[in-house]
Amino acid sequence: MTDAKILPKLLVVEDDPGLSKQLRWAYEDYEVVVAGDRASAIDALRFHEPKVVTLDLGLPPDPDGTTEGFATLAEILRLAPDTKVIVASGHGARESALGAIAGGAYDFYQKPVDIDELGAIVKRAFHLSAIEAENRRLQSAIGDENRVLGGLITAAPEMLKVSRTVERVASANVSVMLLGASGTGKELLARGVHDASKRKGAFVAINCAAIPENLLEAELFGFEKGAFTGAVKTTEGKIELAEGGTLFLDEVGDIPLPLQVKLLRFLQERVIERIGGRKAIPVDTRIVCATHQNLTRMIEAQQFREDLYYRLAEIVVTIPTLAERPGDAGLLARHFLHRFAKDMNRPVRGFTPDALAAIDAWGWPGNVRELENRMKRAVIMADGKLISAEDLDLRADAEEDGARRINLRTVREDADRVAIRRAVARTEGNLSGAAKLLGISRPTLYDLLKQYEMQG
Ligand SMILES: Nc1ncnc2c1ncn2[C@@H]1O[C@H](COP(=O)(O)OP(=O)(O)OP(=O)(O)O)[C@@H](O)[C@H]1O
Repeated sequence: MTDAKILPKLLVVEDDPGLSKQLRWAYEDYEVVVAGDRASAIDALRFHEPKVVTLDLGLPPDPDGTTEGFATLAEILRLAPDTKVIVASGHGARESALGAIAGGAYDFYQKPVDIDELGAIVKRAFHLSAIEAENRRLQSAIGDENRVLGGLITAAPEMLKVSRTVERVASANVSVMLLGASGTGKELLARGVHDASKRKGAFVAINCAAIPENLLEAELFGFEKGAFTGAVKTTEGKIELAEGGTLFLDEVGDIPLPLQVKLLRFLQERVIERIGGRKAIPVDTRIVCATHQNLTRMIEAQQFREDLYYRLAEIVVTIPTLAERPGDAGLLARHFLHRFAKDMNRPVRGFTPDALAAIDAWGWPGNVRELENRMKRAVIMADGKLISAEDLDLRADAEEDGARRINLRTVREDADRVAIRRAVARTEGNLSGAAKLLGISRPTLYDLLKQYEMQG
């Protein structure tokens, strides 16, 4: 086995043998391929598919002019339009360099060559090329294969698992409890349950935390005319409105205790009584609920009824945060970009490198809702075709974090930390058990804990 690195290829088109020899060995980060004229440049382009090319405009048979150089540039861009071509501008030939840029070249450098300066331009070109490739990849990734349960967009295995569970339980008439932080997509998944259930009635959502306690009962159960001052006509509650369909009870932990009793009765007997009403009305409503609260703790503190919990939580689905779904932030950012650009008729098409790095590095405490809001703002704020980190109002140092995360060693270390934290949590701090889960020996786990300055 060899551990030689596969280096990105840089094509140097230069007819001066001394200079091409010098450039061949100037950059240790690239495999430099040289060509001395148009034909060999095109051959090399086809064979090596370099992402970046440096091109001397003065090529034979017109070494003192620029015609051959321009023809080569045009041919390169015709064959491989994404190639970043950096043209050399001879002394006093700035005009032609600018002409080349107008013709699609990426940048130019001044002759005589300064190896470091050219190196910096080449490096930037490779970086941009990688970002554009990533943009294209993301773009093509938002096909139907990333849409699950109708509207949900994800490519993260953790989330695909969630949606598969939801699909599976949708047709069974069981109550589903969705647990997840704010903005993780609980309501969207609740809709997914409803859509996949093929129930004919409506999907009705109610946010129990947003409605004052004294009004919540009327909202849920409805009231008869004259039941209280202001009850001018008989009104159906949300449970009735969702007859034959699904009622999504968001923030179910916020339902006050007396109303919990009434809700429990409905779940046990499948009948409701409107406020001020005397008859029991049978209702076929499926309940999906969600909360970001810790209901187990609320049960211990006697703030939530245990019997109601078990009625509501026949199936519990835990939704990972956006930070726990690698790759989803970029994918969703691209989705929102297209949606908002279209809705607002803005010419925004992609992201600058710093924006992509910032999206990757940001922790997204507000999850998908935060991303959606930042993207809406950015589409409005962006000056040109690309959204920058500033448009997203993300910290400038996020770029550094992003660069850090691309470094293989730190990515591995971060992954190690996450796996160790999970294993230790799952085994409730039992390090032998955690080591077994991780497939390593206990001393190795101790070493890693020490190395990463983590507590067992
Ligand atoms: N995977 C996803 N694909 C596309 N859009 C999503 C996704 N997840 C969430 N969204 C969008 O993000 C926003 C927030 O999602 P949603 O309201 O479902 O979150 P939530 O967990 O119910 O939030 P809260 O707990 O604050 O009520 C919505 O506009 C939703 O359409």
